[in-house]
Amino acid sequence: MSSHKHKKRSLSNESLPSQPTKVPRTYDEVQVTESSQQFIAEHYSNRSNQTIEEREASPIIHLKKLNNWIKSVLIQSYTKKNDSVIDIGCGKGGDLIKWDKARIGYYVGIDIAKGSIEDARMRYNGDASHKRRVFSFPARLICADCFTVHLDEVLQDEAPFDVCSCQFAMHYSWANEEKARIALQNVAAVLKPGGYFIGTMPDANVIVRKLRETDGLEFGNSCYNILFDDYYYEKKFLPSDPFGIEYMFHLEDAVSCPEWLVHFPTFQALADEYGLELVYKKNFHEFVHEHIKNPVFAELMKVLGALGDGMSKDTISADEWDAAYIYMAFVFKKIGPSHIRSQRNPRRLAAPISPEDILLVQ
Ligand SMILES: C[S@@+](CC[C@H](N)C(=O)[O-])C[C@H]1O[C@@H](n2cnc3c(N)ncnc32)[C@H](O)[C@@H]1O
Repeated sequence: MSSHKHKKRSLSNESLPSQPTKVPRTYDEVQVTESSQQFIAEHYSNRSNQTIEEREASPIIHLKKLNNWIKSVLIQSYTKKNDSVIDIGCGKGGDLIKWDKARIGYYVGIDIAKGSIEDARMRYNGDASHKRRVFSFPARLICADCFTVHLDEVLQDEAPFDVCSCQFAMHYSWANEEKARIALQNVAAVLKPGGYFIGTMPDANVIVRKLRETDGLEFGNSCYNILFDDYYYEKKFLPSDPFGIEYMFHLEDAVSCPEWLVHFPTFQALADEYGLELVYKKNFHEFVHEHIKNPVFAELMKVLGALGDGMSKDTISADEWDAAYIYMAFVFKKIGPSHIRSQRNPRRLAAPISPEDILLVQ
């Protein structure tokens, strides 16, 4: 067993792999600095776009399709026609088509990674690498750290929104209490009363359970790998100290960067403080079992092909399904008088976004 370190440690941006390669074997192989957040921004910014052929050849293609199905189900379940939507940690705009199918009225996408925001801009406008699609809703893109900047000040002309979505990104705010608070305060501040906050993130319960089942501080399979620092050699996590619990996460062909455990009871308690009431929370496995019973979502699953088309053997692998188990979906509702209406942005028309239209908040 490794020696006990006395301080929680944070990973460096220098010695971490810039491409999704194998995670360092031990924490001693990475230098300790406070720049994890910057590393995350650069990591996502530098991720290149895949061609359709490359995407289909991905070892986690069915997991990606399953994730898309889960996000689609959440979006379709909690969005109404003409809703205005804010997408926190929107990445490359991978959910734009899902929002279009939900026939939303307005979209604001925000991400810390400049490169991803530029990709989202191109995807919205339609370019050679993305099939030309004319989105029916007007959109705005912003490059900002959503866990440091107060978004209600940036979005005075657009808030409140009907729906706030944060897909696979909220856990990056759990690096410390201040960021976690700003993240949830932001969500509450930009949502109208009655509006929904929908999201997906790693399921800390499952991760801790798997850590305790393993001999060392590292576990995973052919799709993913999780590595905790020696500091956690006792595998004890105190609810009284729920922030900054960092681990290295590697998802084959997708991500290799530090992440933080989100202690859900604390997440719920903080959300509650900011007027966000828990509506729903489920691990991805349960989510699939529950929603696949709905014929509309079952049909969508067939179309997306995450579990195959029912005819061929082309289906999710055991390792991909096990990787899905480390995630969860959640829904909160903003409480308060529901007569406050979201802005409909009546003067805005769907139009291409130019590089100058992107707001850079520093
Ligand atoms: C796993 S990706 C998910 C992207 C997209 N939501 C999706 O579902 O495909 C996580 C995203 O969170 C973004 N992110 C991380 N920290 C952030 C922060 N402080 N502010 C805004 N975005 C952040 C990353 O740049 C990245 O695009």
